[in-house]
This record gives sequence, structure tokens and C-alpha cells, in this order.
Amino acid sequence: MNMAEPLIAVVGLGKRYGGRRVLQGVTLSLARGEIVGLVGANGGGKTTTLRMLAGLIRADDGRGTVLGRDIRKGGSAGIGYMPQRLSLYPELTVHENLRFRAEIHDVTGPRVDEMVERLGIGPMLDTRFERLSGGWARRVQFAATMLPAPALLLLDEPTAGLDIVTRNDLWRWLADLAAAGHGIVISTHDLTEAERCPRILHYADGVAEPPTTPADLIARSGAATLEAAVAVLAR
Ligand SMILES: Nc1ncnc2c1ncn2[C@@H]1O[C@H](COP(=O)(O)OP(=O)(O)OP(=O)(O)O)[C@@H](O)[C@H]1O
Repeated sequence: MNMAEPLIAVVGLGKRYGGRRVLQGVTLSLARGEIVGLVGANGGGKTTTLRMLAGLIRADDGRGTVLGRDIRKGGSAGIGYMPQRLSLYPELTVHENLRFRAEIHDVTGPRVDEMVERLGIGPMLDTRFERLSGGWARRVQFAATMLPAPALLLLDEPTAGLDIVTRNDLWRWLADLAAAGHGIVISTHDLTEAERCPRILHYADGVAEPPTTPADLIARSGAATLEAAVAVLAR
């Protein structure tokens, strides 16, 4: 795809399950180097949005492209999707999991070592994945997602359960990745965290509002913080 083309350019994406419309109105353009946050109440449609963008489920409404591919056709090449539920092999060690991931993505050379070094997971390499604490498990999952150096990162609550140090580390990595030209879409219930996103999509009652800034959402709600704004708008 052309380097100047947006990584995501979608209009009016929606999803229905069994005739019930669970999500509508996802309109988003994401350029290289941008971070967009998805915020809103439980069940609003953030995970559904990420799954549609990742090509895991088909949108029922709307149109557009992700990494230059028609969203209706799907495809996952170049996309790093990190689901909420951890998806590595519990009985394999961290190192075995990362090597296996590298193999299935045809990642060769020192990339595994680089990610281990970068994310500081060296001390955990020989630990079985199932024995890791929640924070370490998320770190390893993030490393696994980053192995193929995807142009587009779709992260579903990657900081849930992380302590403040790891959370700050992760945001530093995200800022570095954005500076290096990756595009990032991240859902979170931590609204101080969402304030780090230059743009956000706010979900209310199964509708994604047009992209806005944290400051705009705060101003529109009359609240003092993003956290209070989302609470006000959820009522
Ligand atoms: N496979 C499915 N079948 C039927 N309904 C579904 C399915 N997946 C999601 N939904 C419904 O779609 C709506 C949006 O769910 P989704 O998980 O996208 O919300 P969310 O914003 O990610 O929520 P949370 O903040 O709790 O993670 C919910 O009403 C949910 O019940």
C-alpha cells in the first residue's frame, strides 16, 4: 500500500447479531503515527470494533479499507491484534511461546531477542506462561503481538490489571511505536490513560460517535475530567 494512504479509512461500520444491532456508526481515519483511544461503557462495542478492523468478524454495515484492503474482504496481514483474553500456550514457557509465534509469522533473525530485551522479559523466559502474574502475562502477550512488527496495532484493554510502572512502560512503547510510524487503536477503561490519546472514539448505547479529542468530550459534557465526562454521557 501507498505510504501516504491511511492505515484505516472506514465509514459507518456496524454489526448485528441474530438480527439485533449491537453497533453502528464506526467512522475512523487513522494515519501512520497516530494513536486513537476507544472509550465508553461496558458492552458499547469497542471489542466488536477492534475485531471488525482486525478482520476477525465481518461488518454488516459500512465500508472502507484497513491497510488498503476492503474491510468486507477481511485479511490480517500487517495487523497486530491483542485480544482481551490472553492467547498464548499455558503449558509452554515464555521463550517457547515467543519462538513459536515467530515461526508461524516467518519472523527470523534476532527479533525475539530484541523484543525480550525491549520489554524486559528476560528473567521470565523459562517460566511457563500459565505461571506468570497477570502483568507479566500481558507484557509477554504484547511482545508476541509485536514480533512481526505490524504496521497497525489493535489493542483491546492491554493495560487492564497492569501496575503503574508497567502501564507507564507500555505507554512509552506505544509512543515510540507511533513515532516510528505505526498506527495504534487502543481500548481502555482507564480514562486518565485515554487522555494520552490525541483522538478518541466514544461509544454510547451501541453507537460510536465521530472521532473527537478528550478536551472536546470534556467540554461537551460540562464535566471537569474525561472520567467524569464519560460518566455523565453514559447517563
Ligand atoms: N458473538 C456475539 N453474539 C451476540 N452478541 C454479541 C457478540 N459479541 C458481542 N456481542 C454484543 O455486542 C455488544 C458490544 O460488545 P463489545 O464486547 O464489543 O463491547 P465492549 O465495548 O468491548 O465492552 P467491554 O467494555 O465490556 O469490553 C454487547 O451488547 C455484546 O453483548
